[in-house]
Amino acid sequence: MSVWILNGQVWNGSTGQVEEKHVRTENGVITAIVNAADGAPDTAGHDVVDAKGKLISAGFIDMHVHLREPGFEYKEDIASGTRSAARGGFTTIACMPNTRPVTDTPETVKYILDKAATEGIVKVLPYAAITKNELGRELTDFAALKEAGAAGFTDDGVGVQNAQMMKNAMALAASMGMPVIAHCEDDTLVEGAWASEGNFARKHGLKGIPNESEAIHVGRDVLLAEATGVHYHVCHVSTEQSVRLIRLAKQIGVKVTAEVCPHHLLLSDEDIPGLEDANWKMNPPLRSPRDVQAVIEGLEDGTLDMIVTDHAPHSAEEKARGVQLAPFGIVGFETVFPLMYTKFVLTGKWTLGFLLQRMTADPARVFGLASGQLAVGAPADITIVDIKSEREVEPETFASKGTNTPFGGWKLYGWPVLTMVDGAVVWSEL
Ligand SMILES: NC(=O)N[C@@H](CC(=O)O)C(=O)O
Ligand SMILES: [Zn+2]
Ligand SMILES: [Zn+2]
Repeated sequence: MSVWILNGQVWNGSTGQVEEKHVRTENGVITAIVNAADGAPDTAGHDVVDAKGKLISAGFIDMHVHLREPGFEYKEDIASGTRSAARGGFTTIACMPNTRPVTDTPETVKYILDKAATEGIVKVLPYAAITKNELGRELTDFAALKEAGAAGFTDDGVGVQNAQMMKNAMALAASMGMPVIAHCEDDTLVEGAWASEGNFARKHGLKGIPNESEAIHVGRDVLLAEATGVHYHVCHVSTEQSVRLIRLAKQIGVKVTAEVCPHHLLLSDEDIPGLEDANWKMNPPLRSPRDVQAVIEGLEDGTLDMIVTDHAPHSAEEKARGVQLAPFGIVGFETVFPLMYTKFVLTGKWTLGFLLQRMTADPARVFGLASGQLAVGAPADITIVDIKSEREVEPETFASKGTNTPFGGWKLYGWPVLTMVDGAVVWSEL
């Protein structure tokens, strides 16, 4: 199959401008990118997509998502989750192992890969657990999990509490060239709290989650990463202290990389409207305005390598249990690009190229993926985005089973309208 995408806006890193171009894909590969100014190409025998006035980008990559299958299909499954991803412009996603059963055996990794191949519409990279059942007591069989196709090891959802366990995991992962991806949270500093230790918690008389609960693990783990030589990747960085530690670790050559979520870039605890709506409850929690500033600066200076959604769907019934009892997490696929584009690019804080890089080339570089480039010879994983029209976030229209977002009603620009994976259009609104 071959496709000409005509007259789209393509970011040119060397000029720092968008330029009008035509992009051709053949047999799943990008085979031409030509200037529209040089005239219309011969499209005979090709499908044609008219991208006039729209942005053409490499497909977005999200290295931290929850697809909930197996076990929690009432929250999301691989079919609905990958559809939601495609609507958000994602062509590759890496899913977390806090499923039921936990993704801690080769069979479960294979189950996810098989389901993704038959029912999924974007590329799915499954992570496997570091410890059996994510209980922190016993390492999983790393060699067998790697062999089955695991993309890395993580106990996301919980922190690995035991330092020796984490060190053993890192040494083993390093010996097989695999990354360790860490949810950083010291349980002894959290105990039952859900909001960060800040103005919101103070105002409502709540026990708060201190920043150190995250940063203590980051500090411990960069030392262990230095000692073991592993590629250590920090999940959903949310505090000033973690940013500082990662920056220092990078300066001394520790192989550490990190990610940040849209909500931690855009919202602080002071934005939480009250105790009614559990769509403001996620882990890590929304931190102080000062932390928001620090993670923005961390992303800008490269301390934080990429933007991820931590797409974490839960059912409406679960989220209606009240803030104390509702599970942590919010969905993210279908709002992240419009949020970042509207709040950081249209406001002049970032170039479009910077945003695209943090959602495509950077995650690809960090995790060694072939995609992430809009370039001749690269896989034809492509996203087309309507950057001109304003639309309101309407959670009830999401392809995800989850509608748990604090961004409902926000008016945004930058809506993905077509997603192509290996040259095949998997979703289109064009
Ligand atoms: N981020 C969240 O608030 N929740 C995630 C777990 C996690 O990413 O730690 C989930 O699985 O629901
Ligand atoms: Zn986590
Ligand atoms: Zn997560």
